[in-house]
Amino acid sequence: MKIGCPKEIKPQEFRVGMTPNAAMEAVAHGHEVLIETGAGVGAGFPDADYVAAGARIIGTAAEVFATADMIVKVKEPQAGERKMLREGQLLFTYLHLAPDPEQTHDLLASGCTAIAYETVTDRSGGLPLLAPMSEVAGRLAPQVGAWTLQKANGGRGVLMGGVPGVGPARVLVLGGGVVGTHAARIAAGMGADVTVLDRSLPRLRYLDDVFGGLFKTGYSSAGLLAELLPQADMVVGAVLIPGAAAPKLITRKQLGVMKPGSVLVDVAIDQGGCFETSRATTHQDPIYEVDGIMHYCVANMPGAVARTSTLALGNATMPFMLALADKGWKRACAEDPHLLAGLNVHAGQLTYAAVGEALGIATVDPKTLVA
Ligand SMILES: NC(=O)C1=CN([C@@H]2O[C@H](COP(=O)(O)OP(=O)(O)OC[C@H]3O[C@@H](n4cnc5c(N)ncnc54)[C@H](O)[C@@H]3O)[C@@H](O)[C@H]2O)C=CC1
Ligand SMILES: CC(=O)C(=O)O
Ligand SMILES: [Mg+2]
Repeated sequence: MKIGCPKEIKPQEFRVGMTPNAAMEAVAHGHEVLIETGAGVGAGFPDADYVAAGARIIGTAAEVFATADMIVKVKEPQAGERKMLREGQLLFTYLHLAPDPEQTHDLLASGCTAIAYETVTDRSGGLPLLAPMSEVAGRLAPQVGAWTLQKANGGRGVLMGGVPGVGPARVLVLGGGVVGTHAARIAAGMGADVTVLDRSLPRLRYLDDVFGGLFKTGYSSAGLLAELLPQADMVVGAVLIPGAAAPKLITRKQLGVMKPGSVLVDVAIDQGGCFETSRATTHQDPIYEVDGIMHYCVANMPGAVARTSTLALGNATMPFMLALADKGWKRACAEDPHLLAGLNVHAGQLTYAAVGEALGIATVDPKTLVA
């Protein structure tokens, strides 16, 4: 198979879909790997590393899209990239379709087959291709939140760990999955007073068993949130209902009970965000203020630490990328229900129920496509 990896074009996105090691594995499996010139530079991988791995360097994204049977990326295809997708072509990347009707319609119109990293599952009910980036974004969230809390950036002027004689910042984490757990660990490590809310009791039990002394846990409800919100200096939005639009947990009206200069970090923004006042921002212009409350809503946070993120993502995607290349999407998905869970679009049909519900589009059961 011809596997193509274009350079990412989303603003300030420095990750790349294939590492030189991934390219080397694919070549060893008998595939041809086409990398757009400079695709890996932002993550510290010059073209020469890919050439040494046996890949071919291609001058433009247009040539990569025109030649490859499978496109491997990081971020959802941007409008110009979507125009280059074609019938029968396989796209393997993050998509986040539920909050993005335009992208969904373009993918359906292209006739391509699109497998979304964020909905591929594993045996334990986890999301193995989202997890590495959730680890990164979770660990970044207190770091960017702490920066936003600084007075010059619009924040309350509160130091995460406080100092002897002055108490620490209070951090509330909504959702105790991968993002939430990593955010809580780092915030607690910075010395903040941290509480994690989740709706899953097994998850809360796990967090209490493993991190009992480090942070507190609470069962997520509107009542408990209303109680904790006025005390919080920082709230991290880390909830997820896989594939679906994020539930709005904090309304604009509720900003009024928060302390002026408090910070909302909405990591769930890629699924539409879990605060009513969230709108996606970029690394170039990451924060804004609504009713005195600072918001950080960057939809591709891991791009800020492109090298760490590219390596972490590559570790997770490689076996799936190889299965797709070796077997073709149909057999690979027929043999692996977890990979089939990643199928969102095929030949003009939407195949992911939660996306269909969010966007009001009829879906087909992906199992019927591989039977
Ligand atoms: N902005 C960015 O750059 C990035 C964003 N993300 C996003 O972060 C979000 C979280 O991802 P993960 O932690 O990997 O998901 P996860 O599935 O590991 O965790 C989500 C948690 O939310 C909980 N939850 C669901 N509804 C809730 C509610 N109403 N109240 C409290 N908890 C609730 C679930 O029980 C689960 O424990 C996703 O939308 C993901 O796409 C992930 C990586 C990068
Ligand atoms: C998960 C995601 O959207 C990202 O890493 O950018
Ligand atoms: Mg996105």
